[in-house]
Amino acid sequence: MLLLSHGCSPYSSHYLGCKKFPIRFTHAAKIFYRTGDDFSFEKHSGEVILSRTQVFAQGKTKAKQRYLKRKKERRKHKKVQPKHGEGTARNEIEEDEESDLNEDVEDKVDVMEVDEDHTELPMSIEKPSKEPRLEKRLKKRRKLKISPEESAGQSIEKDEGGAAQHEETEYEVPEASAPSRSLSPAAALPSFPLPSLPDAPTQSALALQGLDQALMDAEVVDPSIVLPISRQGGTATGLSEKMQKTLQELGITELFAVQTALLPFLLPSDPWQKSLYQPYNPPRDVCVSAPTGSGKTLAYAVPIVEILSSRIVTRLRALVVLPTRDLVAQVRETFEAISKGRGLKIGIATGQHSFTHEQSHLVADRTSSLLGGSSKVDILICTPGRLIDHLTGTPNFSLQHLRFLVIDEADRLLAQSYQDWLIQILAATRPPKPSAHYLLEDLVKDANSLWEKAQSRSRARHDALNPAFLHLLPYPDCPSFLPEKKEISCQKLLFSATLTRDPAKLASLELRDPKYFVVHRTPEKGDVLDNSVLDVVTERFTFPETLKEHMIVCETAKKPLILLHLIHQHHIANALIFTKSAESTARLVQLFDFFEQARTSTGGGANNRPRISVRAYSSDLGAAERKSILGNFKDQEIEILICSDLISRGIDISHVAHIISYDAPIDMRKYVHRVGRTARAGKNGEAWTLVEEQEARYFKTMVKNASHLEKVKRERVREQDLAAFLPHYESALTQLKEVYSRQ
Ligand SMILES: Nc1ncnc2c1ncn2[C@@H]1O[C@H](COP(=O)(O)OP(=O)(O)OP(=O)(O)O)[C@@H](O)[C@H]1O
Repeated sequence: MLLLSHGCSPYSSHYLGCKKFPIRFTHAAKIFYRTGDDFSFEKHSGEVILSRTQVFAQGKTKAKQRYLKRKKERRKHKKVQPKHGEGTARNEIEEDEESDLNEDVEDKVDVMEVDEDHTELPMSIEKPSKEPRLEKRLKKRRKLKISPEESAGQSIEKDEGGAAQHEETEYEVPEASAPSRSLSPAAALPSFPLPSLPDAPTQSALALQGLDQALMDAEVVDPSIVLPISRQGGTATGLSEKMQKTLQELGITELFAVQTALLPFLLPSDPWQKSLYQPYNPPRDVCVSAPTGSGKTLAYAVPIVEILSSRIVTRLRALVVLPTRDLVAQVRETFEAISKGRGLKIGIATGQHSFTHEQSHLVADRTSSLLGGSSKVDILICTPGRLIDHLTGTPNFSLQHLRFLVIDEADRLLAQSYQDWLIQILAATRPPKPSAHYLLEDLVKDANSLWEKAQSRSRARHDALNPAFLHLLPYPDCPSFLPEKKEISCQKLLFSATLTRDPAKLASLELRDPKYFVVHRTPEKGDVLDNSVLDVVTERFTFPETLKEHMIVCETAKKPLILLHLIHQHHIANALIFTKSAESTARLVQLFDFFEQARTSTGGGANNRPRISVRAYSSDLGAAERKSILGNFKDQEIEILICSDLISRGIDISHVAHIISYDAPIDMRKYVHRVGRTARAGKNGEAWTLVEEQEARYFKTMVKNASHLEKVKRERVREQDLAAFLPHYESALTQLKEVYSRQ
């Protein structure tokens, strides 16, 4: 129930000044109000609009209560003294009226006091003279809506003590609304939910963002799968009898996982799909991610040899691009081994020989202008730089006949932008746009003149052209009404143990409907992620199963001594030791030599091992020297090769049993390729990484991010283990200092 009056309401302090303000009532509310000259009420659909009015709590004011109490007492008193004279009675009445009047005055004073207490408008009906000033202030007040709930809360807060108690009993307040706070204009503003940050996307969701759909749909191959090469039938592998025989002669009796997946794809049973040219049904491009030493070279070399063996005329039909000369030489050996007796001609271009020498080996006719080019080789294996040299500087060197373009160690090569090699190669495989177009009507109208025109266009002798290049011939095109477009038949094959996932780099390859093969370990129990593609894109690479990995955290100053201890303690031979640069390779080799000299001169030192043969292998050496050193190492005449990262990729030396990273690799890809020089083709191998104390945190994090930390066992070297090597080491160090101080 709500009583409207003026002066004592808890709301008066806030709303008294409002010229008009609405109060919304619930259906249960009752309103008692008093009107005066200055008050008016309007009722609109459940709202009462008050003009210059206060809201009062129902019930009597304190002054009124006091007045009524006294009046009651006076009446009681009269009853107790009934025998009074007339005058007395009249006096009593006068006194009573006077008292009433006083009480009224008191009431007004009381009202003013309440208002002053609330530092609000001291509105008094008895003091109309103040009205104009008050009205001005009232106009400034905002028009506000209040609900009965708010009224209730307000009244309780404002009337302290007994008054508050009184209000509580008299005022019908819904219980739920009782705790509402004092209402201020700011509180009446609409409130909005606080902004909150959206949930961060997961790491895997981010990794998969923007990926090529073809990569998402990759075919995942279990690395443990093998397929026997049977000489009977040969349907399972799609290999010809000749190829099966050759492979078996090479000691290859079964196909490795990557080969089992790739061979049927590149050598379909349908003979039409094996043809050299497929202008109306061009083959799909292929991207392969498979661990180091898993047999990727044979996975592309075998199908290339099988398909090209059907050729009649020599044309450059397969181009294999590799990052280093050493790899070119290695892949050439593989091609030569498997193409024996097939009549295929294999060439290389690395810059190892003079340009003219290479030209004479690659192109048959360098004097005539031949639209179809002139090639002496069917398969060319090259580095990108030298390839561009021939593209731009060798007459009749043409890539128009290419059936296969292989980019091995693709991530490394795509990171190189030497002379925009990739753009130039791709442009050379595409036919140029026709310069003129002959219509059928023209042909019918003036066949003779057209023929003369065509004759005059080019007098160049042509060699056989790729079907997609036929418009270059000096004859009019026969208009075709068939919707098909002739496509080039060049199939791109990309390989790496750490294949790039960079969409921009993949886009630059202009892949045609690419098919991805990912040779990836099957998830083990407890693996958080069971997504091979995700593992590839997040650089959780697969390592050879037969590889054991160790790390030794050590002080920088003790690193050379720990290396020497490691080699002698574990009888390490047939090892590659990787350093961070050619310069540190040279220094370490010298220190090693001085140490071995000191050790063997005193009878073998810690063990009786004869002097270890160590050689450096880095870009500081000439090509011929490098070739000779690598040959000696392969022949096991050199036990340990200390090298830069020049041979960290692709090099296949089957007897390498240990890899030592003397300088820890700074990225996971480098680590994968280094350790991948051992444990190849199912053989056992061990990898050791010497990590300086200040690098330990970074290295561990790097390996951990690749979900590989548990595979790398930490080894500890005790001081007493080093003691036996210390005298020889210090002697070697002194000699090394002397050498460097002389330089
Ligand atoms: N099916 C096979 N059976 C036996 N040995 C094989 C087979 N396939 C390949 N190899 C041998 O495995 C070794 C590694 O092969 P390859 O060099 O092709 O590995 P890769 O996958 O290219 O490694 P990387 O990524 O390090 O270049 C080679 O010596 C090769 O002869």
